[in-house]
Amino acid sequence: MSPLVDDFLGGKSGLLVAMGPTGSGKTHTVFGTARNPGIVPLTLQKIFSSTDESDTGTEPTRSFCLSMFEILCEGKAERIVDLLSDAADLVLQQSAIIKGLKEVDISNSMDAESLVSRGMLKRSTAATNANSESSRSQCIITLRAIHKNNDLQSEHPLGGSVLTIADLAGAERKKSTGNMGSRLLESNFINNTSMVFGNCLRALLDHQKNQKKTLEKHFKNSMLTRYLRDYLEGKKKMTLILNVKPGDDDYSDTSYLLRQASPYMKIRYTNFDDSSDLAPQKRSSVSLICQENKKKRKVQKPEVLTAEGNDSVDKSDDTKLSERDDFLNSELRRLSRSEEIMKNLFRALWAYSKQKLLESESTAKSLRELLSEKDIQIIELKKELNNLKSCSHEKFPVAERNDALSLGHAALSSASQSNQTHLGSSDVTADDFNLGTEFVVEEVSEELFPSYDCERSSANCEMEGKSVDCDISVTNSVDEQELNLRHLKTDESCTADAFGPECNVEKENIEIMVHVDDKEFDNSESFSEQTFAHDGGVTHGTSHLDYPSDQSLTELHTLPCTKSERASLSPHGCGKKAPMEQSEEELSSNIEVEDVQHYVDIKEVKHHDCPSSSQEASSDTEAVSSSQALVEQQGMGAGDKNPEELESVSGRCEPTVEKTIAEHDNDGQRPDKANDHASPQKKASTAPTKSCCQAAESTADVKENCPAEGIAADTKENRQAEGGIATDDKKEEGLCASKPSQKTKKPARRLLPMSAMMLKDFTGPHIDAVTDTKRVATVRPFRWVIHSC
Ligand SMILES: Nc1ncnc2c1ncn2[C@@H]1O[C@H](COP(=O)(O)OP(=O)(O)OP(=O)(O)O)[C@@H](O)[C@H]1O
Repeated sequence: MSPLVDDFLGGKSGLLVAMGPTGSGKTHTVFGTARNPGIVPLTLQKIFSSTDESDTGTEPTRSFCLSMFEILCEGKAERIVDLLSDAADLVLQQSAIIKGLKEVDISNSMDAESLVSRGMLKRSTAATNANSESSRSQCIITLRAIHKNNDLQSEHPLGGSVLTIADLAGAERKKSTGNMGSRLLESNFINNTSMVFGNCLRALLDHQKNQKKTLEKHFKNSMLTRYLRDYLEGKKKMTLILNVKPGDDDYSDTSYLLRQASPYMKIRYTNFDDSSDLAPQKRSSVSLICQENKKKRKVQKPEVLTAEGNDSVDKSDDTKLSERDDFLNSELRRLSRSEEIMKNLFRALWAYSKQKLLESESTAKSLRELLSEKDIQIIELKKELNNLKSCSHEKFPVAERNDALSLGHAALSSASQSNQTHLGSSDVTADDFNLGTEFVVEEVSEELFPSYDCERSSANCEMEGKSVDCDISVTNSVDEQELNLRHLKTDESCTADAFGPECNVEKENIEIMVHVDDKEFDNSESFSEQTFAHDGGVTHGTSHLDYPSDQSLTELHTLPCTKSERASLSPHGCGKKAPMEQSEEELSSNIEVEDVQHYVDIKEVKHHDCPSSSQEASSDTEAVSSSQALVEQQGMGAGDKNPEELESVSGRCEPTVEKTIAEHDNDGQRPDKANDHASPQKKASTAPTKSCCQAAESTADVKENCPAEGIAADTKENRQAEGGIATDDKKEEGLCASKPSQKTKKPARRLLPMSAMMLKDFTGPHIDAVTDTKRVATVRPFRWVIHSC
C-alpha cells in the first residue's frame, strides 16, 4: 500500500483491491480491528503524518476528502449506497462520477478513522455458513487530494489524485455457504461481480500483450467495473491483494484464485498522462485545445511558404536531405553493429560446436577402441572355453583309455612273463583289461559324482568288438589332483585298496567265473588281485579251481550291468538268497555279450571251500579268489609268485568246484567292512579250519562240516600282507581256500560220481556245460557311463 500512498501524495491516482473467496479475511485486511488496524487506517495515518511533516509551519497546500459507499444488489439490479450519508439516490455517471455521493473533508487520521468506522456500521453484512459476518456488498473508500495551488483545480473542482480502496465481497459457493433465497441472490451478484472484474483484468492483459487486439469492454457488465474503468483500462495504477484461506477444504478455492490472478501480475500501467490526475472532463478539454492548435499550424504553414519563396523551399529540401542522410547513416551504423554482433555470435557458436564435435569424436573413438578390446577378450575367452571343452571331452576318456591301455599292457606283459598260463579258447586280451578299467572308471565316476546319476543315460559307451566306442555327451574335466587323491591315477588306483572294497560295490555287480585247470593255474595272486581290484572291487571268482577235464580253460564271465541290470543282479535282489541259489540263478541267466569280441564261456564251478558259508563271508573270499582266478586266467604275475605256492594252490583246487559269484551285502558295505561288522558267529562260520578244508573235498562234506567254518574273511590287511591272498599266513595258515602259503602239494582230484551228481543237483543242467569250452555265451552289451563333473 505504501507505493500507492506515495503516488497518491505525489499526485497520482491509485487503486487497491482486496479479492478472494468468502471468509478469507478481506475485510479484516482492509479495515482491521482496533488492535490490528487494517490498510485503511494505516493509510490515513501515513497520509496525515506525511502531510503534517511537509506542511509544518506553513499553510497546507492540499486537503483531503473521503467518501465511502457500497454497491449491492437489489433484486436483479445494482444499487449504490452511501455509507457516510443517508442519501438514497446515487447515480453512477458515465464519467465514473457518482452523483450525490457525499465527500467528507478529513483533516487528520483520527477523524477519518472514526468516519470509516461509522460507515462500516452501515455496511450490509450477513451470516453464512462460511462467514458469520460476511460482506454482502462491494465496499469502496475514496480519498481525494485537493491541491490548492493547482491552476487546474479551479477549473475542475473534482480534480486531484484519488486513492481508491475496494473491499470486494468474496466469491461464494452455494455448497459451502448454504445460502438460500435472498442470500442466494446476493451470492449470484457477488460472484457475477467478481467474474466481471476478472474478465476486465484478463481483457486488459490480453490487450497489453497484443496491441492489435481491441480491449473488450467487460467493465460495462457491472457497476463496480464501470466505476473503476480507468484502472481496468490500464490508465491508472492498480494493486491487487489476494486473500486466501489456509484450510485443506479451501484448497480448490485457493488454487482457483491463484491460478486466475497470477497472470494479472503482467499487467502494466501505461497511461503516463495520468500523472496530471486530470479529470476526464479536463483531459478532454486539453485534448481539444491541442487539436485546435495543430489545425492552426496546418492552416498557417502554406502561407509562410508562399511568402518566403524558393529559398525557403531549397532550405527545407537541404534540411530534409541532411536529415535523410543522418537517418541513413544511423541506420547503416545500426545494421553494421548488428551484423558484427551476429558474426561474433556465429563464431562463438561455431567454435563451441566444433569443440563439442571433437570431444564427441574422441569419445567415440575411445569407445570403439574399448569395444574392440572387449571383442578381443571375448574371442580369447571363447577360445579358452573351447579349449576347456575339448579338453574336458578328451581328457577324461583319454585318461581312462590310458589307464586301460596301461593295464592292458601290464596284463600283456604279465602274460608274456607267465610261463604256464594259457587261457584256452577265450584268451583275455588287453581289451579285457580295458573293459575292466572302464568298469573301474564307471564306478569311480559314480563314487565321485553320485549326484549325476541322472546323466548316466545320456552318455554311454558301448563296446563294439574289441574297441570301446565311447559316446560321451557330457564330459567334463576331472581334476587330476582330485583323481590322485581318490586313487584314480593309473598307478595308484590299480591297487586293491583303491578299488577293491572301497569302490561302490553295491552298484556294480560283476560276475566273474573262472575255470582254471590246476595245471594252468597261475600263482600270480597278488597281481591278480591287483588287476581285479580294477573291476570295481566287485570281483568274484574261485580261488582254486579244479576242472575234471584236462582241457585247461579259464573262463571269465564278466557281467557289467547297467543300473537296471544291476537291479536284477544286485545284492538287493540276490543277497537274500542262498549262495548256491544265487549262483544257479545267475548262471542260469542267459547272459549275452554281443559286442564283446572275446566271448566268455560260462562255467559252473563248484567251490569246495565251504559253499554253505554265509554270504558275508563268501563275498570277501570270493572276491579275492576271483581275483586270483582272473590272474590265473591272464597268466599275470606268474613270475612273482612262488611256484610252490601255485602248486599248493592248484593242489587244493583239485575237485571241480562250482563257484558262484557272491553278491555283496545289501547294505552296500565293503566286503571287509561287512566282515568287520559280522557277528561273531558269522565270523566264526567264515573261518574255516584246516581240518575243515581238508575234509571239505566234496561239496557235501563242506556243507555238513563247515557251516561254521567258512573261508576266512579276507581283510584288507590280509590282502596287503599277502599280496592279494585272502588269508593270512600267520593266523590262518592252513586254511584251504585262499591260503597261498600252503606248502603241501596235493594231487589233483577228480570229483567222485556221487559228488558230481550232487553238484549237478546244485548247479542244474549247466553242469554239463562245463565241458563245453566252445560254448559261447552271449552277454548283454556292456554299457557304461562316465559321469563328468
Ligand atoms: N489475519 C487475520 N487475523 C485474525 N482474524 C482474521 C484474519 N483474517 C480473517 N480473520 C477473521 O476471519 C473472519 C472472516 O474474515 P473476513 O470477514 O475479513 O472475511 P472476508 O473475506 O471479508 O469474507 P466475506 O467476503 O464474506 O466478507 C473474521 O471474523 C475475521 O476476524
